[in-house]
Amino acid sequence: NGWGYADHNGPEKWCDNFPIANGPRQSPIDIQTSGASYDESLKALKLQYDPSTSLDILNNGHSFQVTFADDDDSSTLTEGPISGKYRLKQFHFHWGASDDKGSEHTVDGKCYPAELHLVHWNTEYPSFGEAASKPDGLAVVGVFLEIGADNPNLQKLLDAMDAIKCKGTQTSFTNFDPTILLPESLDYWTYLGSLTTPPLHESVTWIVCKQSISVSSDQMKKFRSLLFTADDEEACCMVNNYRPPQPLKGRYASARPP
Ligand SMILES: NS(=O)(=O)c1ncc[nH]1
Ligand SMILES: [Zn+2]
Repeated sequence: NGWGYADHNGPEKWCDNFPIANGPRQSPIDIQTSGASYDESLKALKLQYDPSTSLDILNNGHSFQVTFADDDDSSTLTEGPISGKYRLKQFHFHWGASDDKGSEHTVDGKCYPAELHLVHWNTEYPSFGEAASKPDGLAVVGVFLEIGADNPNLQKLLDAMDAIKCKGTQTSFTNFDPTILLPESLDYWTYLGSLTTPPLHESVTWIVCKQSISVSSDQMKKFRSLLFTADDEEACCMVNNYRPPQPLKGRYASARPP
């Protein structure tokens, strides 16, 4: 059976089918702010998204994701720690069964209740699939969600969830601008890592925003109403769909000087 987040198929078992799980540049990591170094060569992030590229929202049995048309350079990530141009492919979230856990990256050991990932691929390569296995193939922007006031910018996503409760369901999700999900400051930490889900390719330049966005406890309950399971299976709530921090193996995050 496929990989998941349960005891029988979760992160501690992924190395059985994906030995790279014990590789030298696995993600996520605990970002140790004292160990982070300033890198003068780092530029400010440049995110240019066109809402007309958003296509649909789907429950893939691991998370829910909004997918984008990536057949031209309408929605791109440039500058920041990367060279060249990366196209937005999809964004998705990871979250916990309770507000005290759920993020993948941690900051000096602090977990957040959820983490947003905006996945981009290097246009140096012909497609996401080709790029996904190259060392400079992907760039993922991570944003922490912190419990606070209701976040109105999440509302469209929350309202769509009733239509994608079960694994394998999807619905149209057009004219959505992911920029509204970003924090006001795009200051970031960056390091070289991997996909945090199988196949765990070591192809990701991680760009983790220092500032979080808010989500209310009630809004988090809506995330937890999704199911890992299809409508013909015994229902299992989609919660704790996060991989814990992996060994640094000599890596450290870097940041733009203040
Ligand atoms: N969670 S992640 O952003 O590393 C990812 N994106 C696609 C597959 N896994
Ligand atoms: Zn992710």
